[in-house]
Amino acid sequence: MIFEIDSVELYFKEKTILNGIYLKTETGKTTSLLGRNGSGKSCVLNIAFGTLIAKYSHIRLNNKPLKKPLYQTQLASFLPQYHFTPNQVKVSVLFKLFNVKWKDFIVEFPELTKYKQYKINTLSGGERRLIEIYLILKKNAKIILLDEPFNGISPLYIDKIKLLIEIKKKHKAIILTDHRYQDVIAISDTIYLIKNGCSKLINNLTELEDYNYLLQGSL
Ligand SMILES: Nc1ncnc2c1ncn2[C@@H]1O[C@H](COP(=O)(O)OP(=O)(O)OP(=O)(O)O)[C@@H](O)[C@H]1O
Repeated sequence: MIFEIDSVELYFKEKTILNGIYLKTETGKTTSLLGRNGSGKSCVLNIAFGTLIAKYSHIRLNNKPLKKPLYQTQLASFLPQYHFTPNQVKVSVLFKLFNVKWKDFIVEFPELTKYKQYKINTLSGGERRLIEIYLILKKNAKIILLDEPFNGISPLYIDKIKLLIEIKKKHKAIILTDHRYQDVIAISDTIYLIKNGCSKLINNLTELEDYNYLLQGSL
């Protein structure tokens, strides 16, 4: 599966947000989007998924134009920036809804065993986020979009999520964005930086400093 998004133009009222975005991912690859706060990363993911309509955007799957929103195809699953699980639903019910095995989860995260019958909104924000990321990564989807998967997650769990992404990408095409650039760099096959509404393919990591995304000497 090859996924491409191209020629994106997005405006909010008179303000230009995006005006030259291209990015590509494919099965076996993690493609990442970096950029400062407000540069438009979440907008790109939402446009890709079909939950935000841009003035222009072209999406291709396996080199063919996609004529309907990606979310209608059942091919993709999307971790939005904020909690997507309904407050009152029990953890066990969420696993059933996503057709994901609880027993596999507690092998990876035994500390969360006690939460099986809890309502999701009674967990801490990070624990809830961890379950949401796990469900999205384990869901039977060929394209995975992850908006800030590491946000609010403790270091040990971040390492486990990174490992899970590496395992899952063998059969999935992944696009992710996060501010933890070192973690992002560690698991990315391709990186784009969004700057001034345009995506720039990063061929050499020092370009992240040259484009003033990172301070000189950060790498
Ligand atoms: N519904 C909206 N109406 C007006 N402006 C919006 C709307 N959604 C996003 N924006 C603006 O679009 C720009 C890009 O927002 P976006 O959330 O995509 O940035 P981001 O790169 O994901 O930022 P962050 O890293 O802080 O999450 C911002 O300037 C934001 O204020």
